[in-house]
Amino acid sequence: MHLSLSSSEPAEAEKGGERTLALMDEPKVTGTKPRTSWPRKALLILGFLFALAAIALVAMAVSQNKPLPKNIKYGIVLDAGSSHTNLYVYEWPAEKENDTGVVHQVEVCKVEGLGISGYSQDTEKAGLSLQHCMKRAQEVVPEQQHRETPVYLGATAGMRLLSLQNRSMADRVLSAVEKTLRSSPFNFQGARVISGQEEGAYGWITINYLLGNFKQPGWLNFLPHLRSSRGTSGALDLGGASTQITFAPDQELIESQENSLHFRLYGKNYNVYTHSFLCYGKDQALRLKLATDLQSTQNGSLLDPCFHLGYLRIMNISDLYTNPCIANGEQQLPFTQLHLQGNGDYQRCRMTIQKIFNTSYCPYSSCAFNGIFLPPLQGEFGAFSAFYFVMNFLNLTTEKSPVPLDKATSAVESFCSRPWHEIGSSDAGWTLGYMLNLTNMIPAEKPPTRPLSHASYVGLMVFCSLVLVAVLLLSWLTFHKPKCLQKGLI
Ligand SMILES: Nc1ccn([C@@H]2O[C@H](COP(=O)(O)OP(=O)(O)OP(=O)(O)O)[C@@H](O)[C@H]2O)c(=O)n1
Ligand SMILES: [Ca+2]
Repeated sequence: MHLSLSSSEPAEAEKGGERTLALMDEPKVTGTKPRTSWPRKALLILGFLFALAAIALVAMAVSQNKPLPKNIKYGIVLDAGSSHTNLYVYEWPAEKENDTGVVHQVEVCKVEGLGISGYSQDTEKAGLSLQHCMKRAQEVVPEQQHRETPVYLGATAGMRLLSLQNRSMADRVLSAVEKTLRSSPFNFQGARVISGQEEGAYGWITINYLLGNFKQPGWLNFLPHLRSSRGTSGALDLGGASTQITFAPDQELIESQENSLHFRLYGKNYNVYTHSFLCYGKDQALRLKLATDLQSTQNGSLLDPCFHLGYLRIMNISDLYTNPCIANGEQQLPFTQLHLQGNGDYQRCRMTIQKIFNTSYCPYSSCAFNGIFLPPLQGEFGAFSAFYFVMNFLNLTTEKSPVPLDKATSAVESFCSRPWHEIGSSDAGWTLGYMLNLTNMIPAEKPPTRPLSHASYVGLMVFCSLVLVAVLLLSWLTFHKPKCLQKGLI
């Protein structure tokens, strides 16, 4: 059975699961198969295609924007300092290699034992000492990336001093560490003594990279003439055998060439002052002070305000005079041992320590000490290594804002006045900057950027396509009006 409907609306009837659809101007349709007029069919097909296109576009947009599996790269730097060696593993997303602020430290491994220069009498041990941390790096870096992961070793002031003292001994130490690094599955890129200038430069790059100071706000890309002058931070690194100061001074002219660095990073020029004071790291400066004080004792007994009350130590004079920081003088001493006794007095310690800084001459417009050029200080400084260890020890690193100098001074003062028996015994440094430089991850020019992110681009494409399809459909409906519409039937 079927029904014929004579209304202007499409007719629809159901009975016993059968379904009939008929239009007035069409021949009557009988049976179970629906029949539609041609323009209506065209409309349905168009609608179907339109929906299909929309679904395809949305699906494309969604799948395009699905986060890709992370393509991570790794780099390893060993910081062979005078007091100890640290191994750092860094990672960064491969596709953002030249962006700033994308490299993260994922592991630090402290090498047990001495700094490599301390193995000058038993050089094999210098290499062996690194094995444990190299194993650790193999666990951190996925195995399939071992071969492509670069590993660098940079030795600092301890090895600089050993090279000055005995070049071939220093070379033997370097060969020993090289042997260990070459035998690892990583891509060994070299073990060398870096200069004090490099150490200062890489420390400055690290600090400013971590602080995001090389980033320019995105909108400034469109206004290159406004791109500029966001400040940089200076870097202070108090090591065991040398200390570095690096900053961008106000004055253009850096009076001494050896203290002058020029960088072009992300499209901007930087004139930077740096100096590495060899022998003025925490350990060597103390030896220097003891050696200076010894000159004025008769029997090798020292009452030292820089050690806690109750501290006692006996050391061989020959151990004190073991490197070029404390040249000569040993021969003139009529005793072979130093008897050190602390009496914990901050103010007197300050006075005695001044003796190792010679400020009596300066061949430049201004100097630090020992006739070394130092322009007027400029801006804020990030201080790391022993500056950090000491502040951390005094619980002064937990506060958000910088600790005022007088508070730090009084914390040191009160600590120094404590008797010896009462006392129990993150990383910024030059290594990140070194790796950024050696892996060419800081380009001189800002990498070209696209005006839209990938997600915005796809979204915009989908939107424009939908608008285009809608316009086409409307035009088609307007200019090729289907018969049913012309007759006002639908
Ligand atoms: N957690 C730590 C690590 C180190 N130190 C001391 O801080 C000084 C500087 O340490 P570091 O910056 O590691 O010096 P090195 O890199 O070994 O020395 P350099 O850079 O001069 O080669 C050394 O006296 C070291 O004994 C410390 O007090 N606490
Ligand atoms: Ca160091």
